[in-house]
Amino acid sequence: MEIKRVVLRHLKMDLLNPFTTSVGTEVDKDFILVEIESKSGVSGWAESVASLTPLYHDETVQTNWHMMTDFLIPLLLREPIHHPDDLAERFRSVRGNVMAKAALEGAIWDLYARENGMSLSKALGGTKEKIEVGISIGIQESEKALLQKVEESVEKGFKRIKIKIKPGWDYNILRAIRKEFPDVPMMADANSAYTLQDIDQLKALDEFNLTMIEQPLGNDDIIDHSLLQAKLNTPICLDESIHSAEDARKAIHLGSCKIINIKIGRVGGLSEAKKIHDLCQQHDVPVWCGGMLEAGIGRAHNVAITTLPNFTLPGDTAGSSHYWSQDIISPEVEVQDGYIYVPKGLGIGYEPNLALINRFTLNRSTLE
Ligand SMILES: O=C(O)CCC(=O)c1ccccc1C(=O)O
Ligand SMILES: [Mg+2]
Repeated sequence: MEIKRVVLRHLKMDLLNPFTTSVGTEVDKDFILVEIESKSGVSGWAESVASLTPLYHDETVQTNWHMMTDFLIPLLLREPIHHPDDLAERFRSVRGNVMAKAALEGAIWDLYARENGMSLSKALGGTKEKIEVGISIGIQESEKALLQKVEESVEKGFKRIKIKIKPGWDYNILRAIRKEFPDVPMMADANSAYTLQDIDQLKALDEFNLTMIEQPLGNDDIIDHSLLQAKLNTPICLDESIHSAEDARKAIHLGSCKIINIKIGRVGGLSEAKKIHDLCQQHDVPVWCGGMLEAGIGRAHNVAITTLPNFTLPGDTAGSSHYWSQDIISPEVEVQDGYIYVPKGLGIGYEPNLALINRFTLNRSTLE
């Protein structure tokens, strides 16, 4: 692939509902949309999952814009690209900045699939025709409001519910949910809100038969998680701590988790996501696809990676209408009875809606 130009767009979209976790509340979403056009006139698309503030992860929209413009895009434009897997080597001189790298690499993957006449799922080696979908339910104003959300989610057919927790919004609310919904597959996500001092509170959650507890301890920790996992019956799933296949290898070796949440942006792209998937498969560690409140293009990438066979647990990949009044792709991502049917068209299989993209664009830059 010979790259003609890269277009960066900074978009802002209003979320239908505010989303609250142990680290803060989001009411809208700023993100960078990447379009990479080849000399043959085909465009590949991807979103960066870096947000305006470094609450979940240290990169932001502004740091991504800078790293892409000043370092990563010049490396992309330097010479033709044979395969998306080659980008890790191309970007090696830039440390970290996984979300910036993932967004560029994702657009190259979409372009690669389109130029080779196949879907992104197929290009990645995906095997599933439909994927199972769960829902992530943020911290609510009251237990009553939470139970209402859970009920709606169960009625809509989501394959599991994920409940955001933090100290003081944990045991009681999970107990209330279990009382009304004794059998619904349920997990909890703490976004690093606890420490090893809280071991008794975390151990108490074992009684709720959670499919997993996600990232209870430090956002960069794998040592304390291994100590905690030895004490809990509930499987630990790591999210924030895993940025690469090497991180996953070490976490599995230490027994820090029994499940891994793969987010394409957090691990530096689809090629690295595939590596983590393969490594986990060899070690009988199930994986699932996390979410970052993506708009349609990022969501389509999540759908594609989830078609790999070791994504055996439902992902945080609810449909477009759960987040947006109008999404930037057509058709929108739709969930039917807890499943998304994987599109068979070229690349991500959903077409970017340029009129809407333009409406949500605050700033735009073309590099060639
Ligand atoms: O996209 C979704 O619906 C999942 C939302 C979610 O849980 C989340 C959203 C933003 C940042 C971190 C997380 C997380 O998984 O921890
Ligand atoms: Mg998480």
